[in-house]
Amino acid sequence: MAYQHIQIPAHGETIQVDADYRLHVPNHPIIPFIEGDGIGIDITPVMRRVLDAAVERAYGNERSLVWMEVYAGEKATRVYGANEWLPAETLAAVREFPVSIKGPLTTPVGGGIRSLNVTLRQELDLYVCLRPVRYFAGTPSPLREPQHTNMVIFRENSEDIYAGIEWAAGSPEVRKLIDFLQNEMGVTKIRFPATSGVGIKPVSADGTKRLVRKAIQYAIDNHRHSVTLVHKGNIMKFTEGAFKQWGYELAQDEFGATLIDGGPWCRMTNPNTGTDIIIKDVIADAFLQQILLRPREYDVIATLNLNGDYISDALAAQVGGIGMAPGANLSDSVAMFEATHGTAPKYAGKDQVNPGSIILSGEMLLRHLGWVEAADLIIKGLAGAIQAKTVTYDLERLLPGATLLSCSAFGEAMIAQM
Ligand SMILES: NC(=O)C1=CN([C@@H]2O[C@H](COP(=O)(O)OP(=O)(O)OC[C@H]3O[C@@H](n4cnc5c(N)ncnc54)[C@H](OP(=O)(O)O)[C@@H]3O)[C@@H](O)[C@H]2O)C=CC1
Ligand SMILES: O=C(O)CCC(=O)C(=O)O
Ligand SMILES: [Mg+2]
Repeated sequence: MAYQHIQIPAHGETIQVDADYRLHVPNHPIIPFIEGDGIGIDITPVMRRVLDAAVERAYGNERSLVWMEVYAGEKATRVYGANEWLPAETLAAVREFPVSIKGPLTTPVGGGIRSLNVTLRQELDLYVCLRPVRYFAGTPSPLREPQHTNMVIFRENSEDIYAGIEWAAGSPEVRKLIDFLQNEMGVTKIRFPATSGVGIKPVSADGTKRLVRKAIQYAIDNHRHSVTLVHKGNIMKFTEGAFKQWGYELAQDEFGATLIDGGPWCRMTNPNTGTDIIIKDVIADAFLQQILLRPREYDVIATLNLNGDYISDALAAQVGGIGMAPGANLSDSVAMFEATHGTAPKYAGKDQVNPGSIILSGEMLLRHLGWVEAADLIIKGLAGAIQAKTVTYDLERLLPGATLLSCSAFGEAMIAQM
């Protein structure tokens, strides 16, 4: 397709996805990137430089990533005009070139535009938010034994309270809705009906099952030992409680799991290794204290959208903070990798912050392409820079004897360690 502002690099090739959702990756794939607002300007160029270095070191001239800038957020309004926060051609480009990466995008609190991050996930039906959490030796952590935190979060990314179905207190819409609830649905429990805003939380069997299916398949493919459904089903019975129920049903119906001692926990056999995978569940508040006290008990996590948002920042803190936590948003055909932290506006343009989150998201991208040698070099580079105590401010302030590096210098330190 013809684009208005997006320049398709002449020497790049297109990644194809076949009918079975298998990727066919050429040697010089076009990779769209969104720079991101705030610190996007600092971290995204460093990510590109580090990934390019890893690919070159692994494959010489035989392979390269061919970067193609696409626009969202404040930069889109500068390129396309006021109020063009997410141009239609950005969505078209990340569909046509189906593996991309993005920096963080600003969302105002209270009013203004809705989250562009959430809109991208919804428009592209990126229903899995995959956030692995692992510890790199030497990273300062509030835990005594941070190495035991090794979890992979599958956060449902398309429904829950994030669907954006909400109305402001005092609006004609909310009055109509409250009137309907009170007069036609027999609702008596709205404490202050005249001054309430209302949000709706849709959670479906279809949405739950496609997410839990991916989580269990991940556990099979990666030899993990358990999948935990994290929910608040004691309070929200027909949304979070149903999530738990549908998750267990899927494990039994599609993966042959059987109940342990009458259930609800189940056990299934990994068809690749013959070992057990336990499917279990835990209520979200209890989970948040257990990940601090007994992180070894958790492995793959499948959870709803809001829980997954909280859990991913909490777990990131256990292994060194949100400057280091990577992520991916996935549909069956499109993959968009992203830094999991926000735009940290007070640091924007200062070349100060940790580029680790977006670089590790790039590492996931390389692995997604099957370029494991380059991905391994990224891990080696990051682990080496941390071991050498050459780190950005967020780690330096907690690490006695460390050398403080800028964002870009940290990228160079990683490259030197590859
Ligand atoms: N996926 C996305 O694009 C996301 C976007 N956002 C958006 O970002 C904006 C700002 O959100 P906010 O709540 O301030 O959260 P942020 O994640 O932007 O920042 C909170 C704090 O986290 C630390 N931090 C974040 N990134 C880094 C980094 N790369 N290196 C080191 N430290 C880091 C900083 O802590 P300290 O001050 O202690 O140094 C920072 O002040 C909002 O508009 C929000 O909606 C938020 C989350 C995700
Ligand atoms: O969209 C936003 O502004 C916040 C998103 C977020 O917190 C996340 O993706 O973890
Ligand atoms: Mg978040």
